[in-house]
This record gives sequence, structure tokens and C-alpha cells, in this order.
Amino acid sequence: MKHFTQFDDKNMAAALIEQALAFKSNPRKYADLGRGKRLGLIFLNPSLRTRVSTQIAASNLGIESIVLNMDKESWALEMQDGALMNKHTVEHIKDAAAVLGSYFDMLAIRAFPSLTNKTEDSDDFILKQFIKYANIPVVSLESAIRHPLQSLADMVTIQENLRNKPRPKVVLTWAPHIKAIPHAVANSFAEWSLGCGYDLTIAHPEGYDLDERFTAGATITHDQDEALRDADFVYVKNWSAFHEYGKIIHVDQPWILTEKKLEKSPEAKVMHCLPVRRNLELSDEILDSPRSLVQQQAHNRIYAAQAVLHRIIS
Ligand SMILES: NCCC[C@H](NC(=O)CCC(=O)O)C(=O)O
Ligand SMILES: NC(=O)OP(=O)(O)O
Repeated sequence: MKHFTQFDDKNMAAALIEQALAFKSNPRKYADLGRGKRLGLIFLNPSLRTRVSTQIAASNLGIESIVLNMDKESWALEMQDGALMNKHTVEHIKDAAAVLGSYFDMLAIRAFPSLTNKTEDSDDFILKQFIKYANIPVVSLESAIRHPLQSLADMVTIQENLRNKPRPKVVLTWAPHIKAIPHAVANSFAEWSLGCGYDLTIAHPEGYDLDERFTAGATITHDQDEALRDADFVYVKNWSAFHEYGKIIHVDQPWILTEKKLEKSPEAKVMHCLPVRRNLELSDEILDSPRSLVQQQAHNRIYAAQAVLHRIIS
């Protein structure tokens, strides 16, 4: 594996899930494999889980990791090729990425979307500029359109809770929020769930259709109650509008997921990538109940990252 930026194929996903589960039971199995290798973790946006779990994953493999909070601690980057740099940007991505590429064996990058430039965001422009100029393997820590390490951890978590159902009913349900939120987690969750062969239903209010590149093959509905019926896994997530790009069409509070809505699905497990806005997206009652898999998902981020780093250095 060279880069890890998206779902590849079902066999690769199955191999990564199996490796992540193996690392979960024996995190130090390849403790010396990465000796002498260096990973750069580049953040253009905030993070708790991704930052720490990826560093732990690297440490478990003997890889040294160095974090650069580029948004706060480095020069303002110019992303456009050929730009006349006479405004606020100080350093071109061409120079910065090439320097980082010479310092590290692998780079991992978080670059959220602008939510204003649909063309650039949809093309994953910033991630691609890093890949183009760094010339070393790149891992996505959440790009404009995907969050593959999150989705891999989510697939590991589903696998651990399958209860002998080879094709569970998985529901991705939109939740209210007060800010314009990226599509990456929802896109990737759809991409990986469909890629792994799960029965995926996506429920959202009118106007919140996701990019069809990620949702083709899913059942899509505006009826949340109908979607939740007989669900095995319910993934709760807000996203801003995609077609009316980056807009909050309405903060539709009735879409909050509550215990009452899951009355008829006693077995349903609830997932969220975190951070979660309690009692806006999801009720305390659910988050603090045995239905909630959110802590298991967050913990599995370590082993998902470890499986990916292991494959890159092997
Ligand atoms: N990496 C996990 C989620 C990151 C981001 N959430 C956020 O920006 C939440 C911000 C807030 O709640 O104010 C998202 O949903 O894509
Ligand atoms: N789920 C997730 O990616 O969390 P962070 O944004 O805190 O890294």
C-alpha cells in the first residue's frame, strides 16, 4: 500500500479489519518493525482522537512520530500552483511538502474542506497537493471528502458487534447541528459500509442529499422512523447541504436521535465518530446507555491506524 486515503476494495478492507483486530489483542506484536522510520502528522484543523490514536499506533510499531499543527504553528500555506504570493500566504505547498517529504518516511494529513469552494473540495485539492509534492506515502487523517481511518475503525467496531449477522442493516441518520459541518465522515461511512457489502439506509431531511459518488447503492429516505425500523447499527452524523454547498438549510431539531425513536429496535447499537454535541445530535440517555458504541469506536482508532501504518511499512 502506498497511500491510504479511501476505501480500496473489499479484500483490502477485510485484511485491514483482521489486522486491526489482531493488533487489538496484541498491540506490541511488531514493536520493532518501524524502528528508524519517522511519521509526520500534519494538522490543518483541530483533533483529539486522530492525533493521539495515530501517535499511539506509530509508537506500538516503533515508528517515531512528530506532530505539526500547521494551522497554528507554521507558515500560512499557498495551495494554488502559479500563484503570485503578494497577500497573506507565506510558503507554497510545493516547497513545504517537499521539505516535509525529505524529513519523513510517511506523512499523515488532516485538511478539512472550505465548504465554500465545491469544486476544489470535491476534488480533495489540498490532500492531492500534499501527495503531489511530498513524494512519500500519505495517510488521510480526514480530508475534504473522506475520513478513512474513522471508517476503518467503524468497520472494526461493527465486526465486533455483528452477532452472527453477515449483512446487518446499517442506518446513517442525519442529526441537527448549529454549524456547517463537513461531509467527510458521512461520505466515508457510506463508502465503507457499501464496500463491505452491508445493507445501508441513509435518512436525512430534504435538501441534505450527499454526493452520489459515495451513496450509490444505498436506500435513501426522508423518513427517519421508517429507516430506523429493524436497524442493527445506527450511525448518527450531521452534515451541511452538498447541493446547496455548505449551507445549513434548517436546524431540524426533531431529527435528534433519542431512546424513544429506538423503542422498536431493542438490539440497535448507536455509533458516532465524536466529538458529539450532546442533546443536540444525540441524547445523553443514548450516549450513556449500553447501546452506545462511541467509546469502542474511539478506542479502535488506535488499531485501525496501526493496521494501516503496518501495511505501509511492511
Ligand atoms: N473528525 C471528526 C469530526 C470532525 C468534524 N466535526 C466538527 O467539525 C464538529 C465541530 C463542532 O461541533 O463545533 C466533522 O464532523 O467532520
Ligand atoms: N473522530 C475524530 O476524527 O475525532 P478528532 O476530530 O478528535 O480527531
